[in-house]
Amino acid sequence: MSTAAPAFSLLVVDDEPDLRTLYELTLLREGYELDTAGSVEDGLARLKARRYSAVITDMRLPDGSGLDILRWLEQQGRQEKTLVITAYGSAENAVEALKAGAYDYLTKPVDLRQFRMVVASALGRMPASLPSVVPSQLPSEAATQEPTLPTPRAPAPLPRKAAPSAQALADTRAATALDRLVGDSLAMQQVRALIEKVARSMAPVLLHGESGTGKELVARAIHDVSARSAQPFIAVNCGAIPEQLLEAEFFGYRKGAFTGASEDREGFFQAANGGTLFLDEIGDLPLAMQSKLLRALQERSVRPVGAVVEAPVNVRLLSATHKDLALEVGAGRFRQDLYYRLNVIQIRVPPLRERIEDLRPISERVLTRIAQDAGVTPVPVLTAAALAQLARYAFPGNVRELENLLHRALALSGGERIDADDLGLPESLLDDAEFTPSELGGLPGEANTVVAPGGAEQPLPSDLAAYLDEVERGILIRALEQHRNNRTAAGASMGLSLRQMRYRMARLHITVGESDGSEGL
Ligand SMILES: Nc1ncnc2c1ncn2[C@@H]1O[C@H](COP(=O)(O)OP(=O)(O)OP(=O)(O)O)[C@@H](O)[C@H]1O
Repeated sequence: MSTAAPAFSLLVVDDEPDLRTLYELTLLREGYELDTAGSVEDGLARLKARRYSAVITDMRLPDGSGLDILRWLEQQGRQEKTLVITAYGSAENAVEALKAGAYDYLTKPVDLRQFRMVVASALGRMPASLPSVVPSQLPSEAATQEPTLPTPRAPAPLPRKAAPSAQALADTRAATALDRLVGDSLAMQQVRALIEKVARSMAPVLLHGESGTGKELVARAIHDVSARSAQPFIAVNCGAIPEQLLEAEFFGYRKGAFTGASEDREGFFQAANGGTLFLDEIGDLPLAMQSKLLRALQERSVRPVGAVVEAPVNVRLLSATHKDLALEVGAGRFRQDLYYRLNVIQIRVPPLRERIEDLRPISERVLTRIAQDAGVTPVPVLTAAALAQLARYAFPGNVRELENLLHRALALSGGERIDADDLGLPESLLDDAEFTPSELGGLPGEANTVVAPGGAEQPLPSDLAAYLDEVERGILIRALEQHRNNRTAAGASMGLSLRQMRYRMARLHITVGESDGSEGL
């Protein structure tokens, strides 16, 4: 049987010949095609001559740094995944490398088991699960072994067995994840761009934002866009787990480890192996657990409660908090070293009130979803007046609160449209600010339309006159609100005389409480 041609080509840059040989032997055995270089200059010359699947570079090189190679690749828009090897204990270097776009880093002395794992992971050929006990080989031992002729073999089977269809599936997942994140405000565009960027690496990401802004959705999008999308995404709310159970929940336990442990159980880390672990409300972790988490991240292995040996894990960590973690560090409630590790890249998910133009598209999407879930057809439309009222509310609970509010409004309205009254928002909670339809995510020229979930796909109105009346009613109410119920001023702002204004208000049964003093003119 012939050996499959190597599917992946690698460039290894290191100035120490012994280490180069060690990496070379290890990688050739995995079936990769390989080139080596001993300096930045040498490495760049090779990169200029051809493309590779991945580049593995030492951080410290005689004529510069591994970062020079990373930056060159970034400038050239090259697609090679990069792995950086840093000196032991130099967390700053590792963080710097991840920020510069490295996929992952390894610390010297390099553990060869971890080395193979990280390279495989960078190339998207992570095995679905890892053996729990892997014979470890120290670099020093291996380097002194008789160099035997490497026997190239085919790379381990890829997790995606039926390549085309699995790839198609991965593409669909990616589209779905980002698609669920509705909103085209500048802030959301930036969040989306960051998702695409960070999904390519293993860098830890800290999501920061108020409750209900969509941090978990962003985390899922990062996972779904990443090469790990076919592996598990495990979301954990750190604040919801009793302190005495944290260790067992995170790292698992062995049968008999404590009363009630009647069988072995996996923890979150093992469950997320090969995939992504999302730790929500990380700021709620007690200090003792923070230390254990830090150790697991540094060692890339975990020890279940009651177990003797540690088991390696390959997990991408994403975390989220609504707290100001820097302040928590200052107050001594959060470990600085852990904060430093988690916060390599920060994504701020802004509150809904700061991206008011997203209100309309998000409301449409949410309304469509909850109406479909409830079997309500057709999906009720949100009137312009209702949307204008939503825009005046601060939404302390953000998108989650909007969802709840629309749920309730859907139940209360019972009809084909949801109007301002159905929202149940008391005037005392509303802001004075007014927004134009385009500020609320409408297109210029849509000023007089009723906001309809589904946009252009919405069925035509069955009663055009009633539909247009509704539009007109919403506009007149808004104009009156803007001008403190002064009918003359409200009418004038839209090119209507007081007489025309009164006529329209009477026809549409709009009453306002105050006289503007110009009646009868
Ligand atoms: N941009 C968005 N488009 C559509 N739905 C969204 C958006 N952002 C959030 N949601 C929805 O709002 C709800 C709350 O989002 P999510 O749970 O991600 O928020 P969170 O910031 O993680 O909240 P918490 O901090 O309370 O855990 C979810 O149902 C989510 O699907």
